[in-house]
Amino acid sequence: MPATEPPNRQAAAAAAGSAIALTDATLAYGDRVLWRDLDLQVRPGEFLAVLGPNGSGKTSLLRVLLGLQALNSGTARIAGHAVRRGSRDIGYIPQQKAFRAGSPLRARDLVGLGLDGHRWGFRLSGRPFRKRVDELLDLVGASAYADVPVGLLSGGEQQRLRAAQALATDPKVLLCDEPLLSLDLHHQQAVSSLIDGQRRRKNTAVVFVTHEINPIIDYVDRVLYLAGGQFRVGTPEEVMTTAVLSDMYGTQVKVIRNEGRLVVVGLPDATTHEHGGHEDGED
Ligand SMILES: Nc1ncnc2c1ncn2[C@@H]1O[C@H](COP(=O)(O)OP(=O)(O)OP(=O)(O)O)[C@@H](O)[C@H]1O
Repeated sequence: MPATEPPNRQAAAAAAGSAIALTDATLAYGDRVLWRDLDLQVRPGEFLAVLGPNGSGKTSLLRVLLGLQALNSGTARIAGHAVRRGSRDIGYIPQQKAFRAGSPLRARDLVGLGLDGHRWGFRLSGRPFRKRVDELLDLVGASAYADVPVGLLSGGEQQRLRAAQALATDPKVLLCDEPLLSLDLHHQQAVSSLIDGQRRRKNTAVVFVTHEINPIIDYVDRVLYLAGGQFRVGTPEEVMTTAVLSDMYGTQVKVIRNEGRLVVVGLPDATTHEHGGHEDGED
């Protein structure tokens, strides 16, 4: 056996046990390259946060993993298989959109769709189906409004149902697109600790797109930061630094750690993102 394996063999070996494996992945719309030659392996049970400014390609990354968006080059695999639509290996919490006020769908119907909405695989019916829906409603603390039409529920209540729906098949990979948006602090904590509990109990790999890392900083293993057509992958301490982010944005930004919070100031689009951190002082 050679002392050092060729890079493609190393990549193949790393990809083999991964829940998610992107290899040399490039995504562009016309001339606009969102990311190029992205190599990323996410382990079973790992919690990956995806950060970056508006339009940097975070949702597009999820669409690639969902089999809804083709790469320009490279490969994307979930649990060892090429990505495809409708995979039972994936649970997906989409960006929040309120349900129509007049929707006749009840909370339990929405959760049930997570069990029988897939085109392939086994289906539960009758009593086992109802039992599993009840378990899922209980898991997200939604039993009290199980029979209420979803259009009458608050944004936070609806979001908990989406989480239950996404977890219905105990997926190997959970993709979350800003699942905390418009939730109050209490429900942010409830939904993020629910997701953390799932990956610990079931070894689910989590990809969590967010603008705000503070509510999940205790759970995050690694960050994928997308900006200016570039990407960085590493622990929050490795990626969320003045040097790394200034380099990515091509302008001086500052990462300030203060009382356990991490604030990024001077971003080009004049937004200020707050991110969680561990120590005081500029980094
Ligand atoms: N099908 C498409 N065709 C052309 N351009 C697209 C398509 N889908 C997305 N885009 C563009 O690609 C860029 C990245 O979009 P994407 O939704 O992935 O960004 P994002 O990082 O999730 O942004 P946000 O934080 O605003 O949600 C945007 O400028 C968007 O307009």
